[in-house]
Amino acid sequence: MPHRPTPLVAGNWKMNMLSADGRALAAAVAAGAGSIAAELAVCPPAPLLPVVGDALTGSTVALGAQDCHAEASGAHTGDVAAVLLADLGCRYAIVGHSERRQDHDEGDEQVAAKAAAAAAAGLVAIVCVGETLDQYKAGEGVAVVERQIAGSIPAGASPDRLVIAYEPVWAIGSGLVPTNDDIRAVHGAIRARLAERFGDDAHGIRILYGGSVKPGNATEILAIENVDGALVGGASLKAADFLAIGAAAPAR
Ligand SMILES: O=C[C@H](O)COP(=O)(O)O
Repeated sequence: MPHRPTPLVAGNWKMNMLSADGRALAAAVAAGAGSIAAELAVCPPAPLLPVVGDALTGSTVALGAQDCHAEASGAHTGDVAAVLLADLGCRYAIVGHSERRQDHDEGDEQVAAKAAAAAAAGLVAIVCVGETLDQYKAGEGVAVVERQIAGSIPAGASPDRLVIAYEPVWAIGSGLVPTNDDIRAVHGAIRARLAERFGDDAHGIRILYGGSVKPGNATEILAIENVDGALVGGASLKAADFLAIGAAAPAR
C-alpha cells in the first residue's frame, strides 16, 4: 500500500472579502484548526495576504495565493511575483484556475511557467485542471484533464512542490457535483499520468477535488480513492463550513 499524503483542504476566497472580514475569517479558521488532522490553507486576494498572514500567525493554517507571475520580477504592471508571495509568508500558489484560464486566457504553457516560478520561489504550486460542461457531456473529461496535466506541469518539476486540483468547470459555484465514479476515474487517471512522470513519488502528490464542496458532501468526496483533499471556493468564506470540510478529511 503506497504511503498516502496528509490531505490538504485549501480555501480559495477568490475576489471576496475586505480587510476586516478577511482578518476575522482567518482568525476564526486559525482558532478552529487545532483539532483538524488535515492541513488547512487559505488563499485570500493578494492585497490581503499581509493581513491574513498576520491573523494566521502561530496557527497551523498555511497561507496561499491565487496566482503568480511566471517571471521573478520586471515590468508587469498589476502582477505579483512568486518571490514576493514567498516573502509574505505564502506556502502555496494556485495556478491555472479555470477562472484565470477563462478570464485571462491562460493556457497550459503559461500555467506551467507559473508553476515553475512558484517552485523556484520555494512555493508549492496548486495546478488546477478540469473540463467544461460541453467536454464533460461529450465524454472527453479524462482526455481533457490528461492534456492539461501534460501541458501544465513544468519540465523538471519536483513532486514535493506540486499539488494538483481537479475542478470540473461546470461544478464550480454551481451546486453540481460529478458522481463519485466520475471523480474516481479522473483522479485515477491523474495519478496514473503523475506516476508515468514521477514514478513512486507520484503517490506523495496530493490531488484535490474542487467544485461545490460543502460540509454536506465533503465526507463522501474526501473518501474517494486518490482524493487527497479539496479546493474550496464558496464554502471557504464561512469559517464553520470550511472547518467542517477540513474535519471531514480522513486522518492519515
Ligand atoms: O477554487 C475553488 C473552486 O473554484 C471551487 O469553487 P466552489 O467551491 O465555490 O464551487
